[in-house]
Amino acid sequence: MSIRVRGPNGKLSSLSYQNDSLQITNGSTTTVPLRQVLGAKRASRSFELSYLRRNKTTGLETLTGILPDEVTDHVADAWIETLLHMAYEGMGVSRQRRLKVVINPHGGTKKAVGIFKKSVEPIFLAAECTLDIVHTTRPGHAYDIGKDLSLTDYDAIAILSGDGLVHEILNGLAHNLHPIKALATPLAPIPTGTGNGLSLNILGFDDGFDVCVAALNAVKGLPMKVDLCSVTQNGKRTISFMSQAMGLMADLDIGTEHLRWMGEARFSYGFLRGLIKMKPSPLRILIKEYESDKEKMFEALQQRKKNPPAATKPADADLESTQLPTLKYTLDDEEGWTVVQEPLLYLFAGKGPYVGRDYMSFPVSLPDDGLLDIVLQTTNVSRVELLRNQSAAPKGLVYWHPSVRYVKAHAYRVKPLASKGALAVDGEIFPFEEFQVEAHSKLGCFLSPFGYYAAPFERHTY
Ligand SMILES: Nc1ncnc2c1ncn2[C@@H]1O[C@H](COP(=O)(O)OP(=O)(O)OP(=O)(O)O)[C@@H](O)[C@H]1O
Repeated sequence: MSIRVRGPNGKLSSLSYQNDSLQITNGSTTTVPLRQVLGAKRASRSFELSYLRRNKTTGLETLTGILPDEVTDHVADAWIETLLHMAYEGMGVSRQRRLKVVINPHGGTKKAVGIFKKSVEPIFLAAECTLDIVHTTRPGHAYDIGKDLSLTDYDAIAILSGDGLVHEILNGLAHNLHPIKALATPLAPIPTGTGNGLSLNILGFDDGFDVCVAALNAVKGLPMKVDLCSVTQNGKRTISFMSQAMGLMADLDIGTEHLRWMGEARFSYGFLRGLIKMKPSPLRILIKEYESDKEKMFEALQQRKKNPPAATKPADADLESTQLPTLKYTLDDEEGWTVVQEPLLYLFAGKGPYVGRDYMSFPVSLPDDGLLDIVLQTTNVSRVELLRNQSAAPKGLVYWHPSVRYVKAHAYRVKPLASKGALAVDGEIFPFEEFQVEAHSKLGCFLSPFGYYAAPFERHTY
């Protein structure tokens, strides 16, 4: 079905929808996937359509005009309603999401406030979202926002920051009165930090740093249940959504804080600097292993991409619980755990393929297999090989290198055997002391355009 609209220049545009796209014809034809349609409305004889433009640049596009006499109010309203139904409910998304918007003015290059005003807010408003906007004023503010969040008031939380603020909000939600229900609130990262690994995992390499695509995901993404991990150390429990690093990998984050101005390059610099030392990390590591066959893990990834499961809701009883899931493993439990014997350059564990654009660390990570992925870089590798592997790191191909042991695990435990060293959890500094990590199946939720992590990964032979 089509309608016509007379633009401000007097020219008529014809608008029609077919299957999963909208066609706009005025001389040439523009095809807009329905997923990119944000809103359409009529006020008296004025008409307005808004959608996300995705050609050379990405951004909000608005088409305004007057309805010609042949298009009655009734016809226009019916056309608009069908279009919006196809562009929202037809895609499993409800209209006018109620978004809690958390902006870190201090993250990355400190441009989040301007980016929100210029690029993100107009997209939210075009989609008629209800916005509750908070600017974080101090470290820990986002934790408090998560802790005190009223769970019935929002459909999702849009986070303009880097991974650090996501970590804070998740830990706040974990201390909400109803933690399981709170952590089931879908999060939508909008990348304005230095480390934006989560955004890359959700939107993919090409779109991972595009704030407009991220804003569209906040409006149109579908809830994707994800596993979260508990890191326990000295009786304190922290939620980790992305990574735990020790050895050379921890030096990347921790030793380079003063180099924030370098942006993502700071991590490559940290890697090279660590490489010069190339010292094994003195660690005792125990793993509650599930799988370590690289071929099998690769195959499981292919299967999962073919069949993304529908999002499930936690059981009602869990939603009302005032506790996080009980930890399954205690520190003295050693039965069925594998002890890592080889000396290691680093241990890197977590969820989600990318930690940054330069490094797809966990290429076979699945959002919801209830397992965390562990990379153990053995010392059975030369500096030259490690450097060469760096160039394969953005595509995750290091996975296939024989010096890399890769394990999927329910849990793992690390005891440092030296007093000096570094531990980073989701990029934040932690004490270099014994800790244990276990994965909790589907405890968290991110909005996603795909229903799986957007990270293409292939076989490779070394
Ligand atoms: N107003 C503020 N002033 C100072 N720090 C803040 C403010 N708001 C939030 N923070 C802190 O900024 C830290 C970094 O946040 P974020 O992840 O957004 O940025 P980032 O540049 O990617 O940092 P990182 O690389 O450490 O992840 C968070 O740990 C948070 O506690």
